[in-house]
Amino acid sequence: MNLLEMRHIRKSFDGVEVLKDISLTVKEGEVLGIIGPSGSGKSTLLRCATKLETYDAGEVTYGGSVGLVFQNFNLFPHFSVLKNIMDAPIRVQKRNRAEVKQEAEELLEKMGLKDKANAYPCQLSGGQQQRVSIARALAMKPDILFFDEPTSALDPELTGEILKVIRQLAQEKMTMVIVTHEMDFAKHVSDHIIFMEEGYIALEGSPEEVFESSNARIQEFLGRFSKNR
Ligand SMILES: Nc1ncnc2c1ncn2[C@@H]1O[C@H](COP(=O)(O)OP(=O)(O)OP(=O)(O)O)[C@@H](O)[C@H]1O
Repeated sequence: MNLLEMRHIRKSFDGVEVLKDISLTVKEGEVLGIIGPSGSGKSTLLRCATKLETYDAGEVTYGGSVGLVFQNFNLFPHFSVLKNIMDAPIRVQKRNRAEVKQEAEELLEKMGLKDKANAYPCQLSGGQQQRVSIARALAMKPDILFFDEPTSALDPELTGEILKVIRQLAQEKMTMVIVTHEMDFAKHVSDHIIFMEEGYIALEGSPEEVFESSNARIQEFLGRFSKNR
């Protein structure tokens, strides 16, 4: 079953087309990795896919409910960790408080944050905050989870803990779409990779097909990438 379908999506900002006829599908249980140079349209693609951004043409359809994890965590600063996780399932989904609390505690345990339930976001490291925001997204029981550069606001030593959590979700067959600059991670976690360039899908396929492609543009990108690290 397709959980996401984008058909012929176009998006311009101030007359400049940054998404040029993008079509893709994500099947249940699949992880789609989106890579490409800065400014190629990856975040805009994700924002259109999640309808945070309007698009000028085309169609986006879902086969289920959608969850989001942002670059900058976006936690409520005045809510405890537990309340951050419980708020939407109770207020938006109108679910039973005791049941939601139990699930939130289980999610915190899974994220290695059991002892942080009553802490406030400002008392946590960036990596811990990002794990809370993943728990918060999962508490809504999404069918598909979108990540927009989930580690790019983190110090390198905190990146690994987030990538590990996402890898675990992939093993559990969570359907995910991940925009990332972490090439090794993209290669290992994704079932399918899209390489974006100037608003186009320049190349797509399995991780092997994309990373080992003789396509000069992807090799130039990957080479530039490893030099910058
Ligand atoms: N709200 C906006 N208003 C005007 N231009 C925008 C807006 N959002 C994005 N753009 C432009 O659209 C293009 C694609 O941006 P986008 O953020 O999608 O790229 P990206 O591939 O995610 O880049 P990065 O890897 O640096 O995050 C860029 O030229 C950017 O300047």
